[in-house]
Amino acid sequence: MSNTPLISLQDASVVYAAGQVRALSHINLTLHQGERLALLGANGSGKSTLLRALNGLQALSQGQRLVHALPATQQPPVSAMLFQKPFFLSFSVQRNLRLGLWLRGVPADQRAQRADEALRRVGLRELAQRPAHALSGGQQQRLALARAWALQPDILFLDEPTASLDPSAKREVESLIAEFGQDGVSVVMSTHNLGQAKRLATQVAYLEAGQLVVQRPVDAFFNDTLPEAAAQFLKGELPWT
Ligand SMILES: Nc1ncnc2c1ncn2[C@@H]1O[C@H](COP(=O)(O)OP(=O)(O)OP(=O)(O)O)[C@@H](O)[C@H]1O
Repeated sequence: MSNTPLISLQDASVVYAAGQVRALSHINLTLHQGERLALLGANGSGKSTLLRALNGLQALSQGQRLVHALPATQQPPVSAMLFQKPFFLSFSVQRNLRLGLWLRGVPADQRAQRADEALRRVGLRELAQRPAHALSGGQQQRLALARAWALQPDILFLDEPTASLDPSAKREVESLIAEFGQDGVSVVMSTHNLGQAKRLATQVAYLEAGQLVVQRPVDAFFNDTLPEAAAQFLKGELPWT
């Protein structure tokens, strides 16, 4: 892990419904290179909004989002995002992957090889010609990870990536996310699963009603004394699975 910042939010707030809903309130947060940040909090606490704000998909109502250049390339970090339910077009697995690369401007002569390599990486090479919609939920999430991996991202954003998967598919997807991390990809993920945060994250942030209550390294988050709201949340979410 490094101290190199990739993305920062400064005093960031987001309101919806013409100001009726305050989803994020004065957030200060920096994602560093190599960090894996888990966002925890109850339903409606603002995790998805924060994820999208960090990724630049959600405009801020107040405050700033800063994107820092990577020291090695002086380019902004490349990001990819995964949702709870991935979206694919009615094409084959392989064509969906190549399309994803085309959309992100990857040159034509690199698409086939990158798609092939990504499918191998997630164990879906044999299913390359199958319609993407015919895959199981777990396979679709692995395909979504392949699509992300093929982009060679610096940051992977994950919005409850295993929420709709059975335990065995969840394990498979988790181990692929862990591999991203081992490759040095920074990760931001929202999850309701404390065990998953413990297994995958290096940092944990707890949100309540749009406020960032506490952010700690993963060991400190789960072992040290936390602000009351976060401690109550942890107690309420047991047992961890
Ligand atoms: N497009 C929208 N319009 C109005 N309100 C919204 C919109 N999106 C989210 N909200 C509200 O903003 C707040 C934060 O929502 P968000 O989805 O970020 O929370 P979350 O922690 O990800 O929730 P969950 O765990 O249920 O997915 C909630 O009160 C939600 O109802």
